Amino acid sequence: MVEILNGIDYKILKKFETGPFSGMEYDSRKVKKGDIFVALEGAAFDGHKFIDMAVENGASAVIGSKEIEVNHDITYIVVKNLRQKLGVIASNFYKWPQKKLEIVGITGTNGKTTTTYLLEQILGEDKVSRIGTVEYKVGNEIIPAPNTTPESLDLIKICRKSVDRGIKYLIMEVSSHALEMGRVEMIDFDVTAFTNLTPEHLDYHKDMEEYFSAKRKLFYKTKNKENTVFNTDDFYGKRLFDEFGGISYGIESGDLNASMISHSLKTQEIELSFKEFQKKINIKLQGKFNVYNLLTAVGVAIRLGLSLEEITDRLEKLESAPGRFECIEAGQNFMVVVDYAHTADALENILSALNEIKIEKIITVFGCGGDRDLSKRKPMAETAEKLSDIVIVTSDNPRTEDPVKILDEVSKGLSSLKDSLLEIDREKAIEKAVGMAKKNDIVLIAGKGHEDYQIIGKDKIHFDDKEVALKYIQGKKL
Ligand SMILES: CC(=O)N[C@H]1[C@@H](OP(=O)(O)OP(=O)(O)OC[C@H]2O[C@@H](n3ccc(=O)[nH]c3=O)[C@H](O)[C@@H]2O)O[C@H](CO)[C@@H](O)[C@@H]1O[C@H](C)C(=O)N[C@@H](C)C(=O)N[C@H](CCC(=O)O)C(=O)O
Ligand SMILES: Nc1ncnc2c1ncn2[C@@H]1O[C@H](COP(=O)(O)OP(=O)(O)OP(=O)(O)O)[C@@H](O)[C@H]1O
Ligand SMILES: N[C@H](CCC[C@H](N)C(=O)O)C(=O)O
Ligand SMILES: [Mg+2]
Repeated sequence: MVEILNGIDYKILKKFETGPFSGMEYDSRKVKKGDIFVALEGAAFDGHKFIDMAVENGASAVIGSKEIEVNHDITYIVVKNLRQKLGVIASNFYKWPQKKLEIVGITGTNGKTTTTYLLEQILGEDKVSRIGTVEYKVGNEIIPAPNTTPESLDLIKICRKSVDRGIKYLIMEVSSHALEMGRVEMIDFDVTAFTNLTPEHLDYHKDMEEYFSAKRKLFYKTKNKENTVFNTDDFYGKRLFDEFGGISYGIESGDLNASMISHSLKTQEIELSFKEFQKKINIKLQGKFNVYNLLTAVGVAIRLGLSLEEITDRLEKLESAPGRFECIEAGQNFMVVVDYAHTADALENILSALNEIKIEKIITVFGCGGDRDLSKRKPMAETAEKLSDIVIVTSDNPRTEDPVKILDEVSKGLSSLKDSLLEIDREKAIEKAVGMAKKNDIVLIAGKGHEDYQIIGKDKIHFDDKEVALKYIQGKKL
């Protein structure tokens, strides 16, 4: 057993002959016979309290961080700063699978999920494992995603499965939380990319500079500093490019550049250029922000060694990620778009794109998550009001906060309630928006995208914007 603790300090408090071990788990509820249970001290619970449960479920050894009495015939080993060491222990246990993969990390406030989906399509889906907000895809297996970036142990397990299934690339979103909490500590990235940085998660990071320095850590973890890709139209992206070099991209700037030629309701034409290479391309992705996402994916693909011809041949077919600029169509004469915009900048981007194609009115339904960054509530409302004709403020995962209080704080960003409604029940809000939509209007339902739940208190209740929108669109036609 001690082989898996190679390279770290540990103290054996209890020793029994056990093994071979079947796996490692840090959640007692998931422990199976023959596993090693890792007891972590968390924000809400102390994992040491679950040692009994883990042993009942079949754990044959426990690694913890506290020198405590363990009343079971199992091996118990203590490692200080255990969460930080978990990546090394997991890597030793699973035989360093990350070294056999080409690993791509995407960071930034908005566009990470979309970029991972675009890149996956460019590289070929059967060669890729994809990790992020929507799900973890490992070969053909889909694993639900509790976090955008998984805990180090889960990440190493995904690497192991990917290698065993003959996968070549691992594409992952790297959140600022994960970088701060050391979840990717044991990963050396082959290619990394930065999308943009705008206010978000300022409940967790003290200010923008701290948020930026968390994101910046990713680029120090890139094997070769040349293999970094930065949006230099973004203030923070430019700062990173000045520090790391690599590929710069943008619409206003960048070696890898796109100029916008024209757009219609469903497509846009762009001209892509990189050094001497130039090509006009018609893409099915909508919105200027998606041109940035496309550039991020292209920049990464170049650094992974694909030729520009190979890459550009695939761009016309690319589709966006689920719940991002997703049009809900049931033959109605107005447009309904479900989108994951949950920051002021994302709302600004999706609404600007919709304003470019709008004929009549834009009706926006949105809310702000509970137990999350309070400082984004007012700016989200200001943006929604500025770029919509009618705003309906509603609930979006109130969690343990009072939804009435959240709506009240959001509405502080509205200059008047003349063209706005407050409707706490998200289903009713969507019903109202669809009900008031006339020919050629656009209804934007923002904030939840792919999510198929609403978190109220500690309960997760099934709720899917797409399903609900469809129900009322179809009801309206009858
Ligand atoms: C505040 C925070 O980040 N918490 C993360 C942290 O949980 P924790 O260790 O503090 O959990 P805890 O509930 O106190 O439990 C402590 C330990 O007891 C264990 N336990 C608990 C109960 C039990 O019955 N048995 C048991 O063994 C737990 O498995 C855990 O090991 O470690 C867990 C494993 O990595 C994460 O899933 C969890 O993320 C929570 C769910 C979360 O909401 N995180 C957010 C803030 C987050 O990380 N977000 C980012 C970015 C989002 C984005 O922009 O897209 C992300 O990457 O997702
Ligand atoms: N490049 C971009 N710049 C600005 N806004 C964007 C960009 N790409 C997408 N958006 C907006 O942000 C929303 C979220 O996009 P996406 O899910 O791709 O981002 P993300 O970085 O993965 O977000 P999260 O941190 O929540 O996982 C989209 O629904 C869209 O409204
Ligand atoms: N991953 C982000 C997305 C939030 C999406 C929104 N629906 C909300 O619940 O606030 C977060 O956890 O802050
Ligand atoms: Mg994401």
